[in-house]
Amino acid sequence: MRKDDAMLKVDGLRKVYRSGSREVEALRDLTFTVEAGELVCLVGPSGCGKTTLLRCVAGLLEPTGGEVFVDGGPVAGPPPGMAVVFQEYGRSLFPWMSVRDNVELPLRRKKMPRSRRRELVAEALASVGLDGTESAYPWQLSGGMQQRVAIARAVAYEPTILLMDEPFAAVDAQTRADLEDLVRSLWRRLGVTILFVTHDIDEAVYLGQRVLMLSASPTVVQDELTVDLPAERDQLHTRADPRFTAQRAHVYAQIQAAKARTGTASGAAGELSSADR
Ligand SMILES: Nc1ncnc2c1ncn2[C@@H]1O[C@H](COP(=O)(O)OP(=O)(O)OP(=O)(O)O)[C@@H](O)[C@H]1O
Repeated sequence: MRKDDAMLKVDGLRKVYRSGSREVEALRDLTFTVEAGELVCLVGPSGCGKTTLLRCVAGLLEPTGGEVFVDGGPVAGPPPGMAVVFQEYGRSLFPWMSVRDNVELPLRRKKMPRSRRRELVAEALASVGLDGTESAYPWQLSGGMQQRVAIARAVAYEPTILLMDEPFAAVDAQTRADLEDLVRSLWRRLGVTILFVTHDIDEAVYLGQRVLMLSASPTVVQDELTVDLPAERDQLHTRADPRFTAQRAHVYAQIQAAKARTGTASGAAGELSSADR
């Protein structure tokens, strides 16, 4: 990687879904970068294409236009140093495998001795507060614990870049707060680059060093905020900090403005008329 290369570079990304004669322009023209070691949150109205963007970045979906570069190289298929944590932990863990086997699974693709794999699994589970659960099955754990397993699996893989797609949308508020703090502490300890997608404005400002705001569909990066909060954050004090409330109000206003501009409160994707094509 050259020194001036960002860890993630999204350049003019466009995605149009086609099914039969129907075309939906989910992403119009997205350009942004994430530097190595940054924690960037991406926030936008429902249906604005956040998942589409992450799938393009993860090499799971082919863009219609533009390019994605990870660690200086163009993305064509899942990049080797990348791990992804999805929203639906229930579907991302295999119910017939123990916690240990679930966390170890991606490591089998890396050539390393079994003893090292076991070591990484144990360390990762300890880092998310789940030591002792190795032989349990996912369905024996609470939703929050299952999402911790999914995070441990990503951490054990030792990624250089971690994508998180609304990972806490399905857990209760208290668990969510704990998991947010877990992500920040892992990020600070491991120095990994994180792109965290959420529709929750408070979560984006609480977690991020920077917040990228997406417009409603068809989607562009509408605004960007460098978060002015101390690196040491905690749920009680940070959320009561006047800087926090001012910044969340700013992001909220931007997103409302984006929704008003397209006139779609629900943010339905742009159906293409023949004149647009
Ligand atoms: N496979 C597909 N075929 C056709 N249209 C699709 C497909 N996947 C997504 N879309 C459309 O593209 C738009 C963006 O969807 P996407 O799931 O990326 O949005 P999102 O911001 O992640 O949504 P949410 O916040 O509600 O989860 C939506 O309008 C959706 O209907």
